[in-house]
Amino acid sequence: MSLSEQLSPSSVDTPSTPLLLDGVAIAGSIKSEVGVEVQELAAQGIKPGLAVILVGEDPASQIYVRSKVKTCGELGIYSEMATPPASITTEELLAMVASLNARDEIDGILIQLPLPKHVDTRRVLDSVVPEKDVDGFHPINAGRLQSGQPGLAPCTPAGIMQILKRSNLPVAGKNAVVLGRSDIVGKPAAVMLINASATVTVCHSKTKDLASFTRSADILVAAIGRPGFVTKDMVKPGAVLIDVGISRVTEPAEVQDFFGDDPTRLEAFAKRGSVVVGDIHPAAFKVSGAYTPVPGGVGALTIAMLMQNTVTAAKLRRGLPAKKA
Ligand SMILES: Nc1nc2c(c(=O)[nH]1)N[C@@H](CN(C=O)c1ccc(C(=O)N[C@@H](CCC(=O)O)C(=O)O)cc1)CN2
Repeated sequence: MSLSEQLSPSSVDTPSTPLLLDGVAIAGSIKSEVGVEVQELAAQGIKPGLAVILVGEDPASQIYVRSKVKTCGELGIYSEMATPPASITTEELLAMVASLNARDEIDGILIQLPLPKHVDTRRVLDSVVPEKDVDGFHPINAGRLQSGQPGLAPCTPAGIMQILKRSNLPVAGKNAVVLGRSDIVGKPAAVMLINASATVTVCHSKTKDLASFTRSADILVAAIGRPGFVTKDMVKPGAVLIDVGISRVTEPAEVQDFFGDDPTRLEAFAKRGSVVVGDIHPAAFKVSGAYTPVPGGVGALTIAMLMQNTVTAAKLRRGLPAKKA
């Protein structure tokens, strides 16, 4: 066993103080590094550009998109936002994407999800040219990720890998279990963990005896969108817990169950009438070796990685070498 493995919280068998993996701080470092890349490009007369399409008026999506546009401004990336109504058709959206595909000053195109039910999401996402697909959702980029070729990788799973890497948590040889098989998080996270030499199991709604898998995980990634689904008894003591879930809880009894021993969160609930929670119950964090909190964990990385992808897209489109992940 190497020294880093011996020191790693994921390899200890007896619980010690869990390490809080601070997504906000890690995202801050990544954004600073992206800012430096933007300045270097500016010296060559290049300004990366991101176009965001936000369909309809979903309040959470509006917050995320505003935050993306604001972060672009902070880092010196050009951004623009289109806000078509929820009644927009698939054909009209395809036309919008086609015009952005054709514009040279746009390096990245992002269609905020979810789209309204009547829209053919897959068709719209696939219409973004792979070179500008800063969400990494296009099948060409999914294939590049799988075959280990340079491309654009989905932001949230890329953020997970940055958290592990920058926290010096070893992945190679570890048992990683991913809960959830979405195209946005679960599947790409599993591929990235395989590429980093973990032994990976993907569990989903049809998995039998799911807890037997989660209990074997040195690294557990929960991305199923079910508040507090992963309980303490489902976790191997000392495991690294990565919580991708973001749910808003409003039921006082549920909040009490989550945060009965956390006066700060209870006060926040009393003030706002809701709290944001993840897929992993806070009691499970206490037996972990390290964990990402919600909020302030993986979510914080999503936008930082989008900024990184926009700069990477700007470089790759111009034949410039891009930073390695
Ligand atoms: N086109 C895309 N659509 C969506 C993506 C995506 O990556 N591409 N991901 C999510 C939403 N999202 C970004 O778009 C996103 C989600 C969460 C956060 C974040 O910072 N979360 C905070 C908590 C926020 C809260 O209090 O509600 C955290 O976890 O600390 C940023 C971006 C779906 N759509």
